[in-house]
Amino acid sequence: MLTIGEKQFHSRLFLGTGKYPNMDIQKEAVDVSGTEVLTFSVRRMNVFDASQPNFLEKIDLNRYQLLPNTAGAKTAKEAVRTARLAKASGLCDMIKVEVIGCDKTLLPDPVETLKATETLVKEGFIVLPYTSCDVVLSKKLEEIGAHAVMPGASPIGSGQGIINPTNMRFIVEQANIPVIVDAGIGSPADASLAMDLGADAVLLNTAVSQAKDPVRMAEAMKLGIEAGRLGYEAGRIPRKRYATASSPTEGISIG
Ligand SMILES: CC(=O)[C@@H](O)[C@H](O)COP(=O)(O)O
Repeated sequence: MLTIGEKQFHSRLFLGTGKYPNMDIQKEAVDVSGTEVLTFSVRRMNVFDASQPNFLEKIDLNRYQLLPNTAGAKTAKEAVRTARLAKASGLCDMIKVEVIGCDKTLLPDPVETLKATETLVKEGFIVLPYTSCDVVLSKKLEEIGAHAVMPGASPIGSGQGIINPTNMRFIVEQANIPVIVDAGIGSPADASLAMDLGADAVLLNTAVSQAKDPVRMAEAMKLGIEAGRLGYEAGRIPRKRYATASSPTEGISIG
């Protein structure tokens, strides 16, 4: 069971809702994924005007924990304003802080992410910041009260998988709050590796929504995450420099 703040989840897959070929495929992929947490950009929701198009209209939002994100924010001030808007419109009390510091790489701005997280924690939000894959930054976010950290595997939408597994492992080893690997996951194997490294969950979007068959990929991601978690809990064998025979020969009399 995954616990974030006072909320508990069975599924360790957090799913993004953008870039699906159409809303029917989006709904089916969400269903099949088994996710309990959906993220979406607050800026893409017409939060105060029900007559406007709603890109989540096929999904029964009451069935999910909503995790609006502050995508589009480039400063702490903008992220805080977006989070307050989400809360005021009744979307939720949980927020994914996303403050982009570089237009080309879409990597997060660590200073502004820290500032936004600090403010929103003080205002009573459950705050999940998207961060670079950096152990010191993750610890600082934890110290100021973040409820989970979301280090990026690689740039958003790149599908490169975890480009720095060593740093990711350091973050996991030192965290006392959940670590949710976010962004850049390309395949079920990448998601499985995240869990194998000890992550508590994975947030992904593009790998499913842009797959040739998003619905089957949603299922594959679910299974990859479950397998990775099961393997992590089962305890992998240590890596050894040399071979050890799978059929030991000691005590066997046949020459
Ligand atoms: C939807 C969302 O929150 C993205 O910003 C997130 O970082 C996912 O990234 P991928 O699309 O690379 O999975």
